[in-house]
Amino acid sequence: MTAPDGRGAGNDNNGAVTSSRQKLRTAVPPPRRLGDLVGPFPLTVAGAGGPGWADVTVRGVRADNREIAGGELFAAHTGGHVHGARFARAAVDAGAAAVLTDPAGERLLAGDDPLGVPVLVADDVPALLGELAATLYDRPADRLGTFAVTGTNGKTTTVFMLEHALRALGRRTGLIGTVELRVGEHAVPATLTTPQPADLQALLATMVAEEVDDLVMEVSSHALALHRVDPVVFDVAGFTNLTQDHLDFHATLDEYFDAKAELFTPARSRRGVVLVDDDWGRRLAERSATVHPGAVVTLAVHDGTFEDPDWRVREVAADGTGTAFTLVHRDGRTLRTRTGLPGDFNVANAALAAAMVLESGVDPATLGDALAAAGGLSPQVPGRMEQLADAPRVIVDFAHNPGALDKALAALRPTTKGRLVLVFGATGSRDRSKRPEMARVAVDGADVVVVTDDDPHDEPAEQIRAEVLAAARVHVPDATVREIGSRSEAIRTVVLEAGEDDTVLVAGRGHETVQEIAGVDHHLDDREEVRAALVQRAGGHS
Ligand SMILES: CC(=O)N[C@H]1[C@@H](OP(=O)(O)OP(=O)(O)OC[C@H]2O[C@@H](n3ccc(=O)[nH]c3=O)[C@H](O)[C@@H]2O)O[C@H](CO)[C@@H](O)[C@@H]1O[C@H](C)C(=O)N[C@@H](C)C(=O)N[C@H](CCC(=O)O)C(=O)O
Ligand SMILES: Nc1ncnc2c1ncn2[C@@H]1O[C@H](COP(=O)(O)OP(=O)(O)OP(=O)(O)O)[C@@H](O)[C@H]1O
Repeated sequence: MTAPDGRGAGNDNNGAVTSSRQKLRTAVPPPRRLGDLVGPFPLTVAGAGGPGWADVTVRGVRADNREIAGGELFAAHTGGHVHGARFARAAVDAGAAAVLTDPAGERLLAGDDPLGVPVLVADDVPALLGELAATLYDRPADRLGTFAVTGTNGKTTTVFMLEHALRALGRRTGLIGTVELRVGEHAVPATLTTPQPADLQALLATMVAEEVDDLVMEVSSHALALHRVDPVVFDVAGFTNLTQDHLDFHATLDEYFDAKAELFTPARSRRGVVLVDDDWGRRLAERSATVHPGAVVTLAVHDGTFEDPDWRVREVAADGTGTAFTLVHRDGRTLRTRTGLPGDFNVANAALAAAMVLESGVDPATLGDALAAAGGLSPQVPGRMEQLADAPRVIVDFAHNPGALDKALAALRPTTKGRLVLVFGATGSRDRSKRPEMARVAVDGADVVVVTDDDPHDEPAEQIRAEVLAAARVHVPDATVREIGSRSEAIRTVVLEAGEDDTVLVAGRGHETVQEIAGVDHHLDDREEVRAALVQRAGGHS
């Protein structure tokens, strides 16, 4: 698993191998006079502004010159690596009709030849960008049903389940998350879990233009802390769980929690559903009772985790590779449904998705009938417990931290008749403290462990593997642990050797298609490797 900061789940594509800048068609918003923006927004015009600057019109806004299609306002603000003003000339050459920047950007531009378009200045561009973009794209979120999910694990799965349920109800959906951006049937790879403000509003405008009914999206804690979803007020927000992660961005777990809790305030959501099976969920429920009284309901999957929850899960029963369950509300409403995805954590994800749809006003009988006809809450979530064969059963999963790996192995053990075989590695140049813990989880949870490469980044791959192997062998000296450095070779070897009753879990990268080794991106998709190995196993040649 990898991302530039090692935490964010965004794809690492930098265009070196496959372009992640595939685009969805962008709706062209109505023109807006620059003069009409000054006043409602704290903007001034740089220099004299040029004759008639106030009558110059812009259509939408983008903060990346590579997204300019023509006629937009280019928002040039400072970043972690570079000031966007460096790209103002390129943006104007691509057709930007005006530029918005801050005083630092104004100074940078003063040193160059005039851009030939009006330049507006604001003290803090990121602070107003969301509201400004919503205005320029005609407030698209107001014309969509809007569902948002936050939490450490389960966001992607829950959002895909939400989409599956809404489509089963005949709704046309738009999806935004780590894996992809999808409008109706068109999908492109995502680079961020939650897009930047201008990109988000442009995408929502495209959804409105494509007659989408409902938006479902992941909202990361980074996004909430960085005001990426301003000024959207979501119809229903959902909270999965919170475990240690992203402490390189949020200084403490409390800060991480506070960022996520933002989603459950009147400024961000009309209603909320909080899973209360962990301490942070219970803390969020308690906080919401005062911050957003009557708007946030609780959902308990397990008994005894919360006193008198609004929704609870009952009558849980194995159902094929997944689970059937009944959602019961204190007011008597019930919904009997299932998920085909394995693991108790997917019961939590499915119950949360179903409760969010019910809290949006859908009648349980209507949802129950729709889901019964759609196989339950059983989307194929790219790279999340994605099953590619059933004898041997071969699964590709995104689990890339000890908690998720433990849950993925535990989910597969009960339905594994033969050996449970795990292929995994650890990400390089990132959080090394996870390695020994993942090694221990691996040898405890699997019968055979093959240690291979994940994304070494700038760290020597054999060194990463050596650390994982050492921890595994210390923890269980006689465990069956092998080392195969090449991930392709490791996957091929294991698939060819597996018995019909075995389960093979290839964990850590899920949907990702780029492996970075010493700064060079290589195309590597675990699912493609598994399929090629299965062809070879069946006697074909791959
Ligand atoms: C910390 C963070 O959020 N960084 C994001 C930020 O990068 P940055 O501030 O360094 O921007 P920069 O590269 O200095 O560029 C400055 C400005 O110049 C513009 N620019 C830049 C280059 C260019 O050619 N043209 C151009 O116009 C940029 O659009 C930007 O406005 O703006 C970039 C452009 O939009 C993002 O790609 C980048 O996300 C990086 C890839 C990232 O890894 N973000 C992670 C931390 C993240 O946001 N993760 C969360 C959480 C995931 C999870 O929960 O697991 C997520 O929502 O994805
Ligand atoms: N509710 C959950 N609780 C704990 N672990 C989960 C849960 N749902 C999924 N997982 C595990 O965590 C991994 C990541 O799940 P998923 O991608 O759905 O959520 P996420 O990590 O929040 O989303 P993102 O991919 O945007 O980071 C899965 O591959 C699975 O192993």
